[in-house]
Amino acid sequence: MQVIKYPDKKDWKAILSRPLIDNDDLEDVVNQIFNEIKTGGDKALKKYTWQFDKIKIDKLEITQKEIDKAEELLSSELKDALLVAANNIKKFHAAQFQKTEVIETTKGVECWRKATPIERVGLYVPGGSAPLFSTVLMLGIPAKLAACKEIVLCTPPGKDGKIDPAILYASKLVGVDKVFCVGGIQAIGAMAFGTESIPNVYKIFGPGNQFVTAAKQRVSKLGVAIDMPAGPSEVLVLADESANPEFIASDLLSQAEHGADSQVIFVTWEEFLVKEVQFAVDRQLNKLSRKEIAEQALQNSKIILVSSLDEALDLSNEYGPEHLIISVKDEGKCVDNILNAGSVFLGNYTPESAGDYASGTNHTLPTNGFAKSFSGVCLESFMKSISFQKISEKGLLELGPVIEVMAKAEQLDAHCNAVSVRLQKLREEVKG
Ligand SMILES: NC(=O)c1ccc[n+]([C@@H]2O[C@H](COP(=O)([O-])OP(=O)(O)OC[C@H]3O[C@@H](n4cnc5c(N)ncnc54)[C@H](O)[C@@H]3O)[C@@H](O)[C@H]2O)c1
Ligand SMILES: N[C@H](CO)Cc1c[nH]c[nH+]1
Ligand SMILES: [Zn+2]
Repeated sequence: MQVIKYPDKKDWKAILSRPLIDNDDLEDVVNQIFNEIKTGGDKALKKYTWQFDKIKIDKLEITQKEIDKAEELLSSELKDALLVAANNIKKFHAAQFQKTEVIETTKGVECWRKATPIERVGLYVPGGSAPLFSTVLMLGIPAKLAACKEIVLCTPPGKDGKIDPAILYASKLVGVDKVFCVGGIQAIGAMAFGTESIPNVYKIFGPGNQFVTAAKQRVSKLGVAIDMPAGPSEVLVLADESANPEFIASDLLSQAEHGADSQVIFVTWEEFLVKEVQFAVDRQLNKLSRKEIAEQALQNSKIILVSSLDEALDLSNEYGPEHLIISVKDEGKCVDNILNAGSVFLGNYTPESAGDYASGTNHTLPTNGFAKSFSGVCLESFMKSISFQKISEKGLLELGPVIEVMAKAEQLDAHCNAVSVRLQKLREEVKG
């Protein structure tokens, strides 16, 4: 990890840049694959699965029998763990339901909002370098709680050409309707445009690598909604002398092992911690089975020494990390001053992995600085709100003149008239 000491504020942007591949080229690739899917449907999906995953796919949809069989292939220890995690995720997301409240804005003018589920949703579950079955829980549980009518799921084949049984078991557990074996750009295109096998959906959810994220960003410009850009994982750890260097290193490596394009950042104002964390990272790195991937991610990563907690917080807000770990004495000050972060982990005993799997919060989070403008996935992501209003006769007598003035000023006579004809009738009735 590159060490940067006391950087000038004007250099922060460059220091904090993400490791992105050439986006112009990627957009061309995405467009080409989408065009082929629109004309070739399933055939194009199979072609690209061969090209990118090196797997020949006969049929895209997984049968109920295959899904049922997956349960037998899992240990009871893993199934029990999934149940505990699912229960916590359900508890946290179920508490996010908002009550419909009628607001009387002017006497006789009542307004309210009603949340309704998005009818057809598509879930993307990453499977390129590791089958992230935990993502099935993170997306499927809120989709089901929101009462989405049709939930489809796409995930790429593993090296053996099959979907990992834990993904299939988790899909059944949460109540996914259809599972398809296809990943990457082609999976996003399939859910956006529909093919012979895969139905098109109104909104696509889920994390993925740079290819998946670029494809999601493209469909969002073509009329299909997305949750957010949730690309390569990242974490920023902010720590002082109260932190444990071994813990800091373990959290940095937990996100570095996701992919070569992950980025991890350690920020402190305690000079002695820099060396201690460096040593701990090197020591722990050697024990990882995904050492090479983590090593590559560490090339994109930084240790930044700043002059104070205030400066550390400013820098973190400028970066807008997907995950922010706070291990400092003055935790309260940090909580009050965090402006941009996907999910925050407080204290020495809150590893980031807890949010990845089982604390109950959602692990599908904005990356690449999008935490400045997007929230992570939550119950509301699977719903939209319709606003209602009901105005009584008295209410229109009260508010009507205001509307008339505004409509006239915008030179929209018909708007004004829609109020005036009613007011005229009401006034005649009052007179008569
Ligand atoms: N932000 C979040 O909330 C979050 C959560 C979990 C995981 N993640 C990230 O998700 C990612 C998962 O990545 P992954 O690769 O393991 O799985 P993935 O399922 O996202 O991507 C695999 C697919 O990428 C496609 N692909 C691979 N190389 C390609 C190429 N050269 N051109 C076009 N397409 C290509 C293939 O079709 C393959 O099936 C990681 O970067 C991880 O950090 C993010
Ligand atoms: N850390 C990932 C989000 O960036 C989520 C995840 C799933 N499994 C393990 N981790
Ligand atoms: Zn993770």
